[in-house]
Amino acid sequence: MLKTNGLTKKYGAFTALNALDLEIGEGDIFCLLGANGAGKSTTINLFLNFIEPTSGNATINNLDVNEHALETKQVLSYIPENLMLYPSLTGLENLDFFCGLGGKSYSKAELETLLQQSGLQTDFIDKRVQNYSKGMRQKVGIALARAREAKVLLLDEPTSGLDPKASNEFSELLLEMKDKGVTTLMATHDLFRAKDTGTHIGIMKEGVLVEKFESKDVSFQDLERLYLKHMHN
Ligand SMILES: Nc1ncnc2c1ncn2[C@@H]1O[C@H](COP(=O)(O)OP(=O)(O)OP(=O)(O)O)[C@@H](O)[C@H]1O
Repeated sequence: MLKTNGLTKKYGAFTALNALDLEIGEGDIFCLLGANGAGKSTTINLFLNFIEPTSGNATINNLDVNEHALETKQVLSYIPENLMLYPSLTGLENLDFFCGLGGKSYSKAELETLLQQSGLQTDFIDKRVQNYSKGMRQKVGIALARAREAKVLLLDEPTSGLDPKASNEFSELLLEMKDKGVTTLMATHDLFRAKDTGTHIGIMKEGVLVEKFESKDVSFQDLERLYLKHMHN
């Protein structure tokens, strides 16, 4: 579903991402861990075609994201750490607006259902987004992914700054999407969520994927030990 082949990004002499070979199967949730500057966002931005690789490529459904930018963007939804929504519009109006940008049109009742299914409290649906917590804004992001019938979710630290309850709710939504066959690549600093929610975990260090395993194969303690070992070396 998601694949990279020798994906490399250099800025002058500095290598932000070094020959990444990664394969993420349909319905997998791949969590990328790593210290600040490890190359996690670079990987996601390359999949989004926000930046161009220096060499190698990234593919979605066997389509090169550079060569098939429109087609590959159509199947994905991106949720960054701070989702850009219009603060003076309600959650429902934001969803309606962004669905329209993507060429999708839903009735008010359908938009309400999408927001409710994504865990937004009913009494907030018609409130302005400026009154939303970060967790509520991320739920609008999930509602948009559902509305767009996204097959791929690219998430860049989506739970950073969320309290444990909101973070747990977000994880539940990801697992629901997984059950529908959605494939997820998530950059995170949250080892607990990676172990709890991810099917696969990768650890990046200085642009290199230094570890890759299935989360069922490690205990949380082992994951923490492994992570700290790499961060100290
Ligand atoms: N436009 C740029 N020019 C030069 N260097 C850059 C540029 N964009 C990113 N980098 C560098 O590439 C490296 C990887 O950055 P990246 O944002 O991918 O890290 P990250 O793992 O997502 O970190 P964080 O956890 O802080 O978000 C960093 O050292 C960063 O400074």
